[in-house]
Amino acid sequence: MSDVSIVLEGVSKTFVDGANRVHAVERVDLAIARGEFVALIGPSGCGKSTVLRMLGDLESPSTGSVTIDGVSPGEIRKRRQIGMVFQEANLLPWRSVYDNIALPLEIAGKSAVPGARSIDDLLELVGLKDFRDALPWQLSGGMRQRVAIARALVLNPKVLLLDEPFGALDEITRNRLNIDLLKIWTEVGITAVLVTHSISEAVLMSDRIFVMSPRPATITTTIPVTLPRPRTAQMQRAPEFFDLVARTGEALYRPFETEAA
Ligand SMILES: Nc1ncnc2c1ncn2[C@@H]1O[C@H](COP(=O)(O)OP(=O)(O)OP(=O)(O)O)[C@@H](O)[C@H]1O
Repeated sequence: MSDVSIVLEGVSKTFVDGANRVHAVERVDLAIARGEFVALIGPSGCGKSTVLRMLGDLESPSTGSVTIDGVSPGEIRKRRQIGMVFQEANLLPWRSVYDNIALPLEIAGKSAVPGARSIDDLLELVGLKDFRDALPWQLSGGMRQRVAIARALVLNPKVLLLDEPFGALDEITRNRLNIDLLKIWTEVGITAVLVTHSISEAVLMSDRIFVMSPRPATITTTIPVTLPRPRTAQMQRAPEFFDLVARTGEALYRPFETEAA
């Protein structure tokens, strides 16, 4: 299937540290289409980030297989086709916004990548054209995350992995950035995987939501988000939105309610 980008088959992960074993992920099967935006949501500590880290080749599965465009995450990372954004922007404090975005190019020893946008285009895309020469301390938290997004896109990746990228920001900024991220995603046309704790964020952003169980994480429910695109902030007040939030919440809280019953 040529329109499939990411495939996980029977993926489990157990961390072993001496006598300690943490069974984090249990038999996850997933297929994500090229250009799709999906969210992984689950209780704290269930293993969401571990799944994302396996996609980014920062961890490897104990069993099962992960492929991106038919090859391993390691191969995709070697080709520098994965962009990642974390909760912390991790910018180099002595480098300007422009130079922070340029860093992956420098590390790759390239001045440009075929098909990639120029840094000036990326600055425009993330709304930081006027902050090209600013240093990280001169930016708000939201602006720093915008830089991190531009930096993640500078090598023209095939996949964008987002681990709670706006989790440390206030709700108004987060909402604004989410809408802007959707515009960027639409314009770039990239496959995006978002790890989030926020049900409403998952609904606002995604084509599909994968609800995960408490650890060891497995996917208990897949919720297709039928809201039209482009998504807007106003949609968050529509009955369909509330309905999707309720359905996702029900799937998320079900294991705890069963436990308490
Ligand atoms: N490198 C590691 N070594 C040992 N245990 C680990 C490692 N990385 C993660 N874990 C454990 O695996 C489990 C899942 O962690 P993970 O970070 O994937 O959860 P999460 O769902 O993303 O959590 P949160 O929502 O709180 O960020 C946790 O119990 C964590 O302590």
